Amino acid sequence: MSALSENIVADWEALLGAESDTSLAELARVVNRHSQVLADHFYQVMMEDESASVFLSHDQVRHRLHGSMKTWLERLCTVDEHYDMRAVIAQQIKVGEIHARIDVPVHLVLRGARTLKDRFRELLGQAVDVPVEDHRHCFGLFCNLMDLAMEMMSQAYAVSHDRKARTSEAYRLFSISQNLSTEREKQKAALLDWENSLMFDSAMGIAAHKLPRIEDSEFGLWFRHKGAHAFQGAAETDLIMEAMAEIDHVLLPLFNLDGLETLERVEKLREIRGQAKGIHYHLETLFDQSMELESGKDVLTRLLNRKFLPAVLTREIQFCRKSNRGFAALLVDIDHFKNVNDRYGHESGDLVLQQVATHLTNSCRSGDFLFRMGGEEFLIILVDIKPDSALRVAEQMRTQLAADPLLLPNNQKLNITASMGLALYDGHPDYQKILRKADDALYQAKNGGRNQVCVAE
Ligand SMILES: Nc1nc2c(ncn2[C@@H]2O[C@H](COP(=O)(O)OP(=O)(O)OP(=O)(O)O)[C@@H](O)[C@H]2O)c(=O)[nH]1
Repeated sequence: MSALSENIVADWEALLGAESDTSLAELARVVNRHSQVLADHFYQVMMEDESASVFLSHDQVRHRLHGSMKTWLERLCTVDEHYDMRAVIAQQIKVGEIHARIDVPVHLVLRGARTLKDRFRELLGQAVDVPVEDHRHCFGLFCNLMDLAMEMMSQAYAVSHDRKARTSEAYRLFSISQNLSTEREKQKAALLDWENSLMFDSAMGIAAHKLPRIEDSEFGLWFRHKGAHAFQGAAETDLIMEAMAEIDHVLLPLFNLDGLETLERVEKLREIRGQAKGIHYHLETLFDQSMELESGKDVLTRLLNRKFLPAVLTREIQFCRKSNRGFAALLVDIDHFKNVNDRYGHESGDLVLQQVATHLTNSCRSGDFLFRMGGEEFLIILVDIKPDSALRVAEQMRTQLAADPLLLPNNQKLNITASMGLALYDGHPDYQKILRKADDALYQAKNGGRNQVCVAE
């Protein structure tokens, strides 16, 4: 838990610690008696708000929200001997993360909380089993607990949202930098250019303050404004930033010193060269890593890896909301793949994975998305597709895969089959939902004897 969360935990503890058993029991009594009424009221008010109803109108959300809102309130406000504060806090974090995932705006959540507080006050006014002189205190306690829960949710929301935004941003950078290897060569050349200019200017006896700064060079500008962002989080990024700062702010100013002997000058240049070498090295590592991982491509099959799955699914869901069309998630898992490795070796296993990837790619339209989820499992997002077509496509893929032999080294041929789980987008705003459904369907297909497509209910 972060430092901020720990602060909230301390506040939470302090708040509850200062309350008498009587006050806590009064609050629990009123909330538990009216939890259904409160949940109904919340739902009714929110459905009247057009911006909120988008997130709530799906049948499953509607169905579950009633129940979960009721238990959420009861759990938050029933502080008795079974009360587990850390579990309650963990629940608020989870809710915040879900809100971030489905893009519920924070103001809607706060509006919901206000709605609940208003209704609670009315209900408390009618409670005959809470003395009138305790009403004010009881309402204050309810509000404080709600506020703490909101604070926790907002914090989790912010962290998650930020992470999601960074991934989307990385995706954007990925899509605009068409060719990472061109960028790599360009930046290596730019770095070399700066180094050459520095050596030349220094040899010409140019004044120190006119020597080219690496941070202002073509490379420095690129790295500070784009590279550092694209390679965010990697240790090498910080090392490059530090090395550039060392060159510009520590080493280059030394050339200003009067009476710097030629030998000392050469020594300083050598140090700069050492730092530049380090930058070259770290840059290569960053590009190496990013060409495989950060680019979102799986090393072996060249399909997308999981990295951009949230970005792709969120966009597809938004797209469907606007266009009223559907998409489908098809999970494909090669049957008994372990046997291939065991019988023909890992290299042959790799070849099989590559050929299956090609097979699947050839069976898709260019608008579809293909991911390798790990191991021998693939995910295909069939965009803009109707349910019967999705099933037909899946069946075609399955039969084709089973019919076409794959090539192993030494011209050996191998027939494989795959099990598939198909889930159709049902309007649920959380992308995890469709993935879980596809996963359940795949499980059914495996259990049903493999080499078959199962459609999620
Ligand atoms: N060659 C190769 N094998 C891999 C790779 N990734 C995962 N595997 C292997 O894939 C196998 C997956 O085995 P299981 O999960 O038991 O599944 P399975 O044998 O396909 O059986 P079912 O899915 O139940 O039909 C394991 O033996 C992994 O070692 C890879 O990149 N290359």
